[in-house]
Amino acid sequence: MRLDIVSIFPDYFAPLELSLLGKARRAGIMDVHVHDLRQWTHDRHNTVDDTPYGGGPGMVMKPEPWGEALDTIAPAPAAPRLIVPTPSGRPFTQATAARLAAEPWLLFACGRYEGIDSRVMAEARTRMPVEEVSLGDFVLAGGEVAVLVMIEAISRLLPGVLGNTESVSDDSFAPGAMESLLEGPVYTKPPVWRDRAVPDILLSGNHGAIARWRRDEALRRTARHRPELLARLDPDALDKRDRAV
Ligand SMILES: CC(C)N1CCN(Cc2ccc(Cn3ccc4ccc(-c5n[nH]c(N)c5C#N)cc43)cc2)CC1
Repeated sequence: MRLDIVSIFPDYFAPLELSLLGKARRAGIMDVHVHDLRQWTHDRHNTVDDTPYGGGPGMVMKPEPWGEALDTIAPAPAAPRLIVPTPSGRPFTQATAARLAAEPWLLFACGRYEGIDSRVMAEARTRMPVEEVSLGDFVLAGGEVAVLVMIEAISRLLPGVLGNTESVSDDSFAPGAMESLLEGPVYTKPPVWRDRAVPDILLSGNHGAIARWRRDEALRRTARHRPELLARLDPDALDKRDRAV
């Protein structure tokens, strides 16, 4: 998978050299290119923003640098999928991550200020798929952190990125009958820590009972933290899961 990222703060993406993402890059699983938007400005101040038409607070990112950046990075007929984080975007979910993990080329546009002139996305749509996405109902100062989150959520789904000791199969929200349940509590050694023992069931070796206990704990946690997710559950799948263990 090729990833291109355009930002006025390219140093935000230094963390992509670390840990699993760094390994994925070195293994050739991901080919990541970070670009400074200001390289497509031509004035002495490298201006990327201006006042909003129609008035209002803040500044808006000018279209010209973005247009030149997209033309340089993805000259027609090349057509990456352009991903634009924005507070007004469609929700970015685990399903979004899974869908984007199947794409060969993603181009992330990191806005700042009050956002990018809307004509940039309109013009890009004439020659590539464009998705405006939001991480949630809170407000960031720009798109960089959102892109880091999205790249981590996407890349961990790529074959070879997660080590053998990690898996995506039991993720919350991963496709499957129990996809809407949150994970229950997890434990590791020691069996007793500060007088707190690991639940006996987990030490029993009874895999059927352990699976049922984990399902019940997941239901309990979901009911407590995200009750709205319980409405999505397929009651039959719950029963099937019971019968399967
Ligand atoms: C008209 C006028 C009164 N409005 C006033 C409030 N403005 C809302 C507004 C506020 C801040 C920003 C800062 N910003 C710039 C680029 C950018 C990308 C992503 C995000 C972002 N925030 N939260 C998420 N979940 C995001 C995602 N994904 C935020 C970004 C952008 C936009 C919109 C304009």
